[in-house]
Amino acid sequence: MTNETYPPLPEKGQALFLDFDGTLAPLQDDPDTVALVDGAAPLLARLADRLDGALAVISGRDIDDLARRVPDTLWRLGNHGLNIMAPGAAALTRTDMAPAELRGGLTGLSADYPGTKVENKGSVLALHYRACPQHGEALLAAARRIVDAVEGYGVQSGKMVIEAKPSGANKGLAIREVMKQQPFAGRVPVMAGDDVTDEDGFAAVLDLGGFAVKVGEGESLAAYRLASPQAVADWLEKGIAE
Ligand SMILES: O=P(O)(O)OC[C@H]1O[C@H](O[C@H]2O[C@H](CO)[C@@H](O)[C@H](O)[C@H]2O)[C@H](O)[C@@H](O)[C@@H]1O
Repeated sequence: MTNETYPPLPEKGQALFLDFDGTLAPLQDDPDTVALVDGAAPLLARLADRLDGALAVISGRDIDDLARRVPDTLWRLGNHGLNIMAPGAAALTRTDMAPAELRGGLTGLSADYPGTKVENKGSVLALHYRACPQHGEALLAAARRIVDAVEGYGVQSGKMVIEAKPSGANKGLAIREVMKQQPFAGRVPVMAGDDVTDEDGFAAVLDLGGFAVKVGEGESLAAYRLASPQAVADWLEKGIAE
């Protein structure tokens, strides 16, 4: 990693959008065991204070799942931005469900490929294949056939995961939405993320005059890079120290 790609430090006047898995928390084989890097919870809370509250964790995770893993003093945007939880808000009573044909189709597909697992996030479904990466291509092709037959749904590829999500579940749309409200409005948006779903968010922050930080390897719209969740935490810490 060269110095040229090290991002400018977070500072007052910005609005920070931070992805969770792979950005604030190291990836794990089991999504249930994932946690913020050590020390990140108080760090995020202090940084949010410094930004007058304009800090959101934005994730593909179910909103209640995300809310269990990050401080409740932060904005939390779950299900790829479909659900928005303001600071202090408690768990949602959610009744949303993906269409039955989608649930049945992906559950059936998972049964054909031992090692895969369907994560049910209400309207969004994730088919995990971290335990059998050799089947990724076949699973993607089969999942596309199932998802493309359901109106209003599309496939979102990610790290060892294939998700079926409604068209409104898009990190870019969510960022545009919250940037219209306080405490975000009028600030320079900055986003850090590691996966394909974050590219929608990157496109939005760039369009709104901000900048994006890609975590790890891979093609990206982002002009800046950090190597790992620990490097992200160090960058945020430096921003507070400034
Ligand atoms: O937007 P994110 O916060 O990055 O969430 C994206 C997905 O993260 C989770 O899956 C990913 O992380 C798991 C835990 O490290 C890993 O096992 C899996 O292979 C990754 O795809 C989460 O389970 C999904 O619901 C999120 O959409």
